Amino acid sequence: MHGALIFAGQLALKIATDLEFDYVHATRYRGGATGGQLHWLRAPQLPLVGRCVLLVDDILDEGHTLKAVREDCLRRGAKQVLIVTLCRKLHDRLAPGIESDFNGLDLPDRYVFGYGMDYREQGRNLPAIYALK
Ligand SMILES: O=P(O)(O)OC[C@H]1O[C@H](OP(=O)(O)OP(=O)(O)O)[C@H](O)[C@@H]1O
Repeated sequence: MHGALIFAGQLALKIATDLEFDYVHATRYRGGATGGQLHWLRAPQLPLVGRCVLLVDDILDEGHTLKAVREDCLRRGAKQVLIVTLCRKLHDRLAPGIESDFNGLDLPDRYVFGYGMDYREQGRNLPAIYALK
């Protein structure tokens, strides 16, 4: 979820209502190209009971990360969890029961980096999205 940093900051500037920031860090790629088990590095710190949560991430790929984070928010008592992603990959490996409520771009099934997303922890600061050959 490091990857959400740039998008989340830019999105926040467009939201006119009051909001509070929090972040979680759950990673299953850990700088690699293929996903594995989800590692929780930071849980949410704000109380979520009865609250509407806008869960912002850079990419919905196989969906395991956002599914687990959404379930965690609901377990903590969130009233509603909406998912917003900068991009999502089009393929048939999406975990059941997860989708973006709001999404910017649909991408082909390629390894992508830039605009927050990494290739071996590099390239997050590139100002556009690129795909490996
Ligand atoms: O839909 P999925 O297949 O679960 O993959 C999407 C997730 O993978 C990336 O995180 P990553 O595990 O690379 O952590 P990082 O952003 O901290 O590097 C990305 O930021 C999403 O959170």
